[in-house]
Formats: sequence, C-alpha cells, structure tokens
Amino acid sequence: MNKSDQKQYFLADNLKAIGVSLLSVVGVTLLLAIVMFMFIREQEESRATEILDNVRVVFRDAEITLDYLNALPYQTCEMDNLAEMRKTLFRSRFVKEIGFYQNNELLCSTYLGILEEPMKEVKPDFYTQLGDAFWINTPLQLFDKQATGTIVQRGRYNAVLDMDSVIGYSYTQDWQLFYNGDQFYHMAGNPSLVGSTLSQDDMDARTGYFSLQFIQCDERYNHTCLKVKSDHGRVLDLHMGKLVLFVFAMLMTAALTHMLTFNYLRRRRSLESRVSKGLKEHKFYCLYQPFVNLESGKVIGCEVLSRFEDEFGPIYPDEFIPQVKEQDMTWEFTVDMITTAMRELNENPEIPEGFKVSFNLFPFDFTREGCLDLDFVLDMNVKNFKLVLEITEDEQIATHSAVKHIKSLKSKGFLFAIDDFGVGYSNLSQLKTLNCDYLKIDRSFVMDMEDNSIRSSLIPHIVSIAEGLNVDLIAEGVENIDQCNELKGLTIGFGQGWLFGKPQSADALAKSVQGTQ
Ligand SMILES: Nc1nc2c(ncn2[C@@H]2O[C@@H]3COP(=O)(O)O[C@H]4[C@@H](O)[C@H](n5cnc6c(=O)[nH]c(N)nc65)O[C@@H]4COP(=O)(O)O[C@H]3[C@H]2O)c(=O)[nH]1
Repeated sequence: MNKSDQKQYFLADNLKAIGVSLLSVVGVTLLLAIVMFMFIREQEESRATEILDNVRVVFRDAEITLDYLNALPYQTCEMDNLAEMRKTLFRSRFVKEIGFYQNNELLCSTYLGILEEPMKEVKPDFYTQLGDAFWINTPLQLFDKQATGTIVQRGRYNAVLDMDSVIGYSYTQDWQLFYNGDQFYHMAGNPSLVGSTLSQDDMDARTGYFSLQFIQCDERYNHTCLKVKSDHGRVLDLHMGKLVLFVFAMLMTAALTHMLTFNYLRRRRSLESRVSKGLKEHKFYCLYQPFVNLESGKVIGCEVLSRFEDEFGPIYPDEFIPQVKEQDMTWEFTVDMITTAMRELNENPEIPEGFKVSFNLFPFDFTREGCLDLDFVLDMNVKNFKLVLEITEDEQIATHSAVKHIKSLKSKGFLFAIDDFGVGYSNLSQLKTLNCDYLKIDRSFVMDMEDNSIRSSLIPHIVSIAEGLNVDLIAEGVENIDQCNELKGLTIGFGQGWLFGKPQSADALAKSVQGTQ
C-alpha cells in the first residue's frame, strides 16, 4: 500500500465510521419514533373507545327511557301520561326532552306540555335497523341556547338527546358522531371532519396502523359511527412530555453512537490494537542491513530488522518494540521474524553460504525458565549461515537462567553479540560469563567521532576490552568514509551503517553482496 492508498483508506475509514454513526442514529431514532407512536396511538385509540362508549351510554339511556314509556298503556296525551313522561325524564341522564306522537303528530312534550295545535312531524333524516327514526341538527323550539339537537323516536315517544354534555370532549372539536348510510348525517361534534359517506375500505384505511384517525361503529345502531381524528395541536399538547423525552433520547443516542463509533475508531487505530492485529495477521516483515569487513569492504553478513506497515501507515521499531513487550508477545514475535528471514535469505540464490545473519532477541526471553527452543532455525539453515543472536546490554541477561540459555544455544552453534555496547548496563565479569562472540559498539560513539567528544575517545578502551575478552567488534552507525577510516585505524574489524547500506529487502541485500565480491 503506498502513501496515497493509505490516505484514501484513512478517508474511507472515516466516512465509513460517519456512515455507521449516522445509520445507527437514524435506526435508533426510527425505533424510538415507532415506540412513541405506538404509545400515543394506544392512548388515542383508548380515548376514541371512551368517546364511543359514552355515546353508547347516551343511546342506551334513550332506549331505556323510550322502551319504558312505550310499555305504558297510554294511547293519547293526558295529564297522567305527561306526568309519567316528566317523571321518566327526571330519571334519565341524557334525555333533555320527551315528546308524545300520534299519527305522526306531536301532541305533547315534557317541556311544552299539551299542545293546543298538534305539530306535524317532519321526515326523519334516517332510520336505524332497529326502526328508530333519527333527526339530526333539528331546530329545537324549546331551548334558546341550544338551537339544534339530535332527536330519536321509537314507538309513540321521542327523546331529545343531550349529546354534547355527555361526551365531554366537545371542546377539542376533533371527534364527530355520524350516520353513514346512503347519505351522510352529522350528529354531533365537528361537522367538517367527515365530508362524505365512507365505504368499508375508507374505514379500513382510516383505521390503518400508522394513522391517528379512528372510526368505530356501534353494532346496535348500524351505520352509526364515531370518528375521532386526533388533532395535531391537541396531540402535541397532550404528549409534549413524551416528545421532549423523544428528542432528548434521540440527541443522547446521536451523541452516544458518535462517541462509541469514534472511540472504536480511535481504539482500532491505536498503536496497541494495530500491533496486536499485526502480530496475529503476521504483518511484520524483515529488512536486512548489511555489515561489512572494514578491511576488505565486503558484505559478510546482515542484521535482520523488522518493519511494520498497515492500511494506516508505517510504525517504527522504537514504537512497536515496546508494544510487543507490553503485549507479552516477544518470543512469538522473534520466532516469526527469524522464520521469515531464514526463508527469504535461503530462497535467494545470491546470498552466499556461510553468510552471517544476525537476529535481535529480547533480553526478557532469556529470563524464562523453560528452554529457548531455536532448533527450528537450525533445521531451516540449509545454507549454513552463521547465526548470530544479538541481545542488548541488560540486567536481565546477567541472571542465572540467561547464562544457562546462552550456554545451551552456543553449544548448538549460535553466536552471540552484545548490541548497543557502551550505553547499557554491563560489567566486565558479566561480559566474561556471557562469553559472547561480538560486541556491537553503539552508534552514538561512532557519530560523535568527528567532534572528538569524550564519548568517542572511549572507543580505544572498548577495543582493548574486546581484545581482553577475545571478541570481534562491529561498529554500528557508520555513515561516512572518515568514520570508516578512523575505525579501521583503531583495528575494528566490522562495520554496519548507512555508508554500507540502509536496511533493505533481501533482493537489494543480495545485490549489495554481489557488488562487493
Ligand atoms: N542514524 C543511523 N541509524 C542507523 C545506521 N545504521 C543502522 N541504523 C539503525 O540503527 C538500528 C540498529 O539496530 P539495533 O541497534 O539492533 O536497534 C534496533 C533493535 O533494538 C530493535 N529492533 C528492530 N528490529 C527488531 C527485531 O526484529 N527484534 C527485536 N527484538 N528488536 C528489533 O529496534 C531498534 C531500532 O531499529 P531500527 O529503527 O531498524 O534502527 C536500526 C537501524 O536502522 C546509521 O548509519 N545511522
């Protein structure tokens, strides 16, 4: 993956995260909206049922009133009939006036008493299946304030119904009681709610799930239906608390999903997770830095250095090495790197037999009680490479088990090098005990050579220590020819640094080897 691919991946990853974040907000909002709607709908439906129940109570009251009177033997309007009608009126809850009919003429009523002139009955607006006649919005002569009313007639009596006061919801004006026969008749409530007669299909559609309109028909009074259309303003007023809660929950969800998504992204892009994924997916790879015989200038070996790069870009050893340690994966990592390097170097025909191949090991692994099993490297070593194990100077390699491991590995043919010599923890007796083969002079000594610094003046002392221990010296970080010449003058045998080659692929290393033969 090149840099522009990595940039694009990064951008796409961000967009994906924003997409997921948005999608989850939309999803949760939708879910919340449905739950809230279901809740409101349930409340609205039970309100519609309550209104219809109230209407039924009015009709039932009228029925009982009229049935009782019809059962009496009166065939004409006399004082005792009128008295009975008035007594019955008092007993009924929702009838505000009762009249007596004969031959389609009103003879008397509880309010008007016995009429001098019988009143001709006008044609009713409709008949119910029970045979009751209904007059809707009929002008009422008896009440000044109530200009019109609903009248029902059964047998010899009629009753003026007190619709508005019963239902008790008239102030909201979002319900309507209507007769849905061949023609539409508005009976009570808001007349503008139903504009024409309704078919069964209309009714089904209006009572559909995502609707806040309810139509319920009374079974006894066929075609007499109640429509409650929830008014937006009223719904808002009534459910304001829930709406505020909904908006709050939505905002909280948005914030939470945003936080979770970006936290996930941050974690995914963290050093810890990238290194851990890299280890699992074997994303680490090897580069090889040549080291040369300073006298002949020939490339005689290489140090294996690991590298890492994923979709988000490279991570350098000074960052991933501490992470590998933190994740306690040092041995797995080492085995992985050694295996890759052995395979690549063996496969390359330009890398000669007997080439020195130097691996970095973690001092901590030498403190383990169990054996450090590197036999597999010997099995892979078809080209008889001289295998060098580098360990940095460290208190940990002075431990009993470290010395034991080093001895055992040396007996199997592995060579040892003390890395970054001169900057770490070391003492002479420890160096003797370790019985290493090379000391690698830390590059800080070499870099300071041109300034004649105190540090560089210590190089001759390192040379005499190496002579005393009978080990070879490799100078690290040789960047220019002056440093190289000076090191040669100090009888240092080997050198490694950018002057001879940067860490490179196995193919490039093979070319370097060929170039110096
Ligand atoms: N300025 C300058 N630098 C030079 C020059 N020549 C070599 N270097 C750098 O010096 C480091 C030498 O490796 P090291 O001392 O073993 O130090 C290594 C080693 O301790 C550790 N490391 C790298 N790969 C592995 C590995 O596979 N296993 C273990 N355990 N440690 C590793 O990370 C350290 C740093 O590795 P790198 O970043 O690759 O850095 C390398 C190399 O790129 C030069 O002329 N000038």
